[in-house]
Amino acid sequence: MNVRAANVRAMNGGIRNGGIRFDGVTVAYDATVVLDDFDLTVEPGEVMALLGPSGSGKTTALRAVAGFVRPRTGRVLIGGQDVTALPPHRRGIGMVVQQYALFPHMRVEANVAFGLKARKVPRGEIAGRVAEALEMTGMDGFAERYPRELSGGQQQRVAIARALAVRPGVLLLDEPLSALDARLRAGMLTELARLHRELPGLSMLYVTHDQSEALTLADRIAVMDRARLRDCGTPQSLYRAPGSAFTASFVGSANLLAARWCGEDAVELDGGVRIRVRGSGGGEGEATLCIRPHLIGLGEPPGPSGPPSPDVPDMNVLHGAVTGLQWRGASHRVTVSLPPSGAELTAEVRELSSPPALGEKVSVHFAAADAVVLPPGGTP
Ligand SMILES: Nc1ncnc2c1ncn2[C@@H]1O[C@H](COP(=O)(O)OP(=O)(O)OP(=O)(O)O)[C@@H](O)[C@H]1O
Repeated sequence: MNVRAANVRAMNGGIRNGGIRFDGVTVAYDATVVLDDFDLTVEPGEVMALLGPSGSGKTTALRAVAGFVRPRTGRVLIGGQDVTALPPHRRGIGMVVQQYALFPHMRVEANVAFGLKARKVPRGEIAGRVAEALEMTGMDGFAERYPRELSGGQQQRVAIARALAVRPGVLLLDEPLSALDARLRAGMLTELARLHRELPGLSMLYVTHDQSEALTLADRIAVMDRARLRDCGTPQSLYRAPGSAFTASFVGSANLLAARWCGEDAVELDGGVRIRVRGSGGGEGEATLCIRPHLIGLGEPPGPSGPPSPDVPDMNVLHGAVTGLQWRGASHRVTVSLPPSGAELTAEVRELSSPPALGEKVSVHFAAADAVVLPPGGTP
C-alpha cells in the first residue's frame, strides 16, 4: 500500500461519529431570532450545503454545531449524541473558515498539530497525524513554512489539514473558498470533492452563498431564508422541481413570471398570454411561472420531422422584442420582452453566429414540461 492510501485508511479508521441533527434549534441575540426552530439532519458521510442570502442564519447554524453559540431552545446532536451542552473541543468536529485563521507565528506543522495537542493526543502520535493530514491536502513538503510564506490557496489547504488532523466525524466549512480567486476556487472545489470520496464517513456542513459550489459539492442543499429553513433536497431535485420561487432563484438561475391558473395544464401571464405547463391537475388563482433560461430556445421550434413548425404539441411559442443581449463565451443570453405586459424572459442559447439586435422582433419557445408552476410570490 502506498503512503497516501495508508493515510486515507488511517484517517477513515479514526472517523467515527459522523452525522448532525438540528432538533428545533432557535438562536437569538437579545430579542432578535437569527435561527428559528431549525430542524435539519445531515447523514453520516453526507455533504450538506447551507445556501441562502446574507444574514439568513447560515453561519449561526454552523456555529451552533461547533458550540460557539448556545441555542436558546432545541438540541444539536452529532453522531446521535446530544452535544448541546458540550464545549467545542469535545464535539469531534473540525472547522474551516473563510480567512484561514492560521497562527502566523507558527510553522505549518505546528498549526496542524495545534488541535491534537489541545486534545492531549499522545506526543508520539502527533508527528504521524500531522504528516497524514498534510499529505491528504497535498501540503506535505510545506511543513517547515510559516503561513506568510504560502499562497492563499495553500494556507486554506493547511487550514483544512488542521481541521482533518483531529479526525473529526464532522467537518464544518464556512465559506472556505470565498477568499480565493476563481481559478483557485475551482481547484479547491475539486480537492474537497476528492476528500469527500476518500473519507466517506465524514459529514460536511458547508456554508456558502455561491450556488455553483453548492451544486458541485453537495449531496443535498438546505436553502435558508430569514432564520428559517426554506427547502431541502438534492441539487437536482431543487433545480428541476423547486418548492418556491425563492429556492428557484437560489439554485440555478430562473425566469420567474407572475401568472394565474387558467385550466388544468395552463397559466396566463398578465395581458392574457397563455402558457401550457408541466403536469396536469392545475390549481387556482395566482401562481409563479418558472422557466430555466437554458430550456428556452430562440426562434420557432423545430418541427417533428424537419421543417420548423409552431404546432408541435406541448411547445409554447411566444413573440416579443429583444431587450438585452449578453455574450458569455460559449453562450448568448437573450432577454425578450413579451407584449402586452412587458414581462421579460431570458433565454440562454449556444453562442449565436448572428445574434439579434436590440429591439429586433423574435420568437422564443419552450416545452410545457419545462414550465414549472410555483406558489405565488417571489417575482421581481
Ligand atoms: N454576535 C451577534 N450579535 C448579534 N447579532 C448577530 C451576531 N452574530 C450574527 N448576528 C446576526 O444574525 C443574523 C444571521 O447571521 P449569520 O452570520 O448567521 O448569517 P449568514 O447567513 O451566515 O450571512 P453571511 O452570508 O452574510 O455570512 C444576522 O442578521 C446577523 O447580523
